[in-house]
Order: sequence, then C-alpha cells, then structure tokens
Amino acid sequence: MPATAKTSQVATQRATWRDYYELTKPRVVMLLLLTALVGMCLASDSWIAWQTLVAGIFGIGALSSAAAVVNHVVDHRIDSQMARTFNRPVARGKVSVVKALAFAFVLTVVGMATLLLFVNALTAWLTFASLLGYAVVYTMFLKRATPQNIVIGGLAGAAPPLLGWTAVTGEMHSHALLLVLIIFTWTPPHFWALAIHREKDYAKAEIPMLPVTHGVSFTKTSVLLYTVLLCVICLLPYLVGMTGIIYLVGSSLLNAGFLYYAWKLKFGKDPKTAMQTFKFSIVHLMVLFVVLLVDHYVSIGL
Ligand code: HEM
Ligand SMILES: CC(C)=CCC/C(C)=C/CC/C(C)=C/COP(=O)(O)OP(=O)(O)O
Repeated sequence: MPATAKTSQVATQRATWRDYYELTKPRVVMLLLLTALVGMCLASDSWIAWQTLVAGIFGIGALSSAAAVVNHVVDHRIDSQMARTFNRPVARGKVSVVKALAFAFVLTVVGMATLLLFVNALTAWLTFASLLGYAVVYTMFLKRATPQNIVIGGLAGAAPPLLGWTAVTGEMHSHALLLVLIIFTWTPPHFWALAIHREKDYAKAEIPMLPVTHGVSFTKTSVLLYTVLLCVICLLPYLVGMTGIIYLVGSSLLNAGFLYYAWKLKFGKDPKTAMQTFKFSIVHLMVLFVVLLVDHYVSIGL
C-alpha cells in the first residue's frame, strides 16, 4: 500500500480535539445552557454575580457534556447501525471507549469540583443526578426498554433551568419547576418528530421508539396532543404572575407556530414536515427562553 494511502488511513483513525468536541453534543449543550442561564436570571431581581454565572454555567456545561460523552459510549453499537449516527467518533472507532470514558470522567470531576467550590452543593448534586438520569437511566435502560423512554428521560434534559435557579438562590422554587415542566412537555414533540423521520433507522437498531412500537400515525397524534399540552403549560408562567405581557405574546406566537407544524405533520402529506417540525422545535425553545429573559429584565426595569 503506497505511503500516502497508509498515512491517510492512520490519519483518519487518530482522533482530534474536534472528535472529542463532537462527543459533547455541543449544540444540544449550548441550548441546555441557555435554559440554565435563564433559570439563573429569573431567580433574581438584580444582575447575577459573575462568579456564580461563570462557575455555574461551566459546571453545568461540563456535566452535561460528560453525560453526552457517556451516551456516545453506551450507544456506540446502535449508533453504528443508524444512518444518522454511524459516523460518530466512538461508533466508527476514531475515539476509543476507554479514552471517551476518561474524557467523561475528567469533565465530571472538574464540573463537580467547580460547582461544589464556587456555587453550592445543592446545584452540584442536582446536576450530577441529571447526568445520571440521562447517561444511565435514559441511555442504558429506558431507551432500550419502552416507547415512553424519552418522556421519562426528558426530565434530565429539562433540569437546567432548575440548576440555574439553585445556583443563584441555593434553594428550589415552584417557578423554576414551571420552567422544567415547559421543557419536559416540549421534549416529546421535539424528539418524536425526528423519530418519525428516522423510524426505519430505529427499527433496524431495534430501539423501541414510539413510531416503531405504535406506528407513525399514532406518533403524529401524540406529537399534536403534546403540543396542545405545551400551549397550555406555557400559559402558566403568565397566569401565576411569574412573567408579563411580553412573554404571553411571544410564547403564544411560538406555540401557534408549533401547533401549525404539529397539525401539518398529522394531517398533511408532505414527508418533509417531520424534520421541519423537529427543526422548528429547537428554534421554539431557544426563542421562548430568550423571550422569558427579555420579559424578566423589562418587567424589573434593568
Ligand atoms: C430525552 C430528551 C431528548 C431526546 C431523546 C432528544 C433527541 C434528540 C435527537 C435524537 C437529536 C438529533 C441529534 C443528532 O442527530 O445529532 C436531537 C437534537 C437536538 N436536541 Fe434534542 N432531545 C432531547 C432533549 C433535548 C433538550 C432538553 C434540548 C435542549 C434544551 C435539546 C436540544 C437539541 C438540539 C439543540 C438539537 C440539535 C443538535 C444538532 O443539530 O447537533 N434536546 N435531540
Ligand atoms: C447534566 C444534564 C443537564 C444532563 C443532560 C444532558 C444532555 C446531553 C441531554 C440531551 C438530551 C438528548 C439530546 C438526548 C438524545 O439522546 P439520544 O441517545 O436519544 O440521541 P442520539 O441518538 O442522537 O444519541
């Protein structure tokens, strides 16, 4: 074999920092951290101390990333069987299981130390519990056991606003739990839209996602019903006096958009609607939490 081919073959196998970065599911973690930041800001009527902000976001980000890395390791065999995930660093052997687990361990230790030393113990242990909820409860058990996997497992991914809140106040609050409930209700339509598009992938990997176990039509109905539920849940922050008119208008417009896609997914014929709904769900959550932030600072006059 010519040297260049051999070199290029070795080069493709040697992992780079980009591979480790990909293991952290960076775009997912960025949105998780936006929701944590909003939880921090809504917990106080004044600006957040920069130490709490930096240490809290860093610690929650490190543990979220560690959870994502463990997910890549646990799922590397099924990832290699699916078109969407076969090219992932651990699935294709570019990063070894041992090195990935070592990376996750370092992220966890550094993240926990940061939260324990510079934030508070409640936030550290709640964040660690969320890591276990995703990396162990969801990834190792629920994902392979029940079509309700993402509903139950969604609690881990919904935790960041509560983690941000406790980072600032050192205690839990019903308003923070409302923000968790919004993401918890948002997760099923977010994921099931993608699962409809990838139904054959999950069937091939024998993962009991809802479209595989109950069919695409049932899943489309579930997406629509959860989106209706999300519209109701999103009214609660306004009804309990946690937010003002900016949030009411913004969330109502966003939820009208989500309902449009969920309705089109259920009753329309365009196969592209599933991924359009999935992509819109991400924009929906991102803009919803920005609207929460704007509403908060306008209402306290900062
Ligand atoms: C158990 C709960 C969840 C499940 C099962 C789930 C599932 C997924 C899946 C399968 C993807 C596609 C990933 C890929 O193809 O690389 C994805 C993408 C994404 N998810 Fe979720 N998700 C969940 C919760 C969340 C939460 C709580 C957030 C943020 C608050 C979130 C934000 C995102 C973002 C931003 C993307 C796009 C990532 C990219 O483009 O690389 N997800 N989700
Ligand atoms: C500390 C803390 C807040 C932890 C939560 C961290 C976290 C990364 C949540 C992500 C939710 C998510 C994208 C799940 C998809 O997993 P999947 O295995 O169904 O997706 P895949 O098939 O794309 O790997």
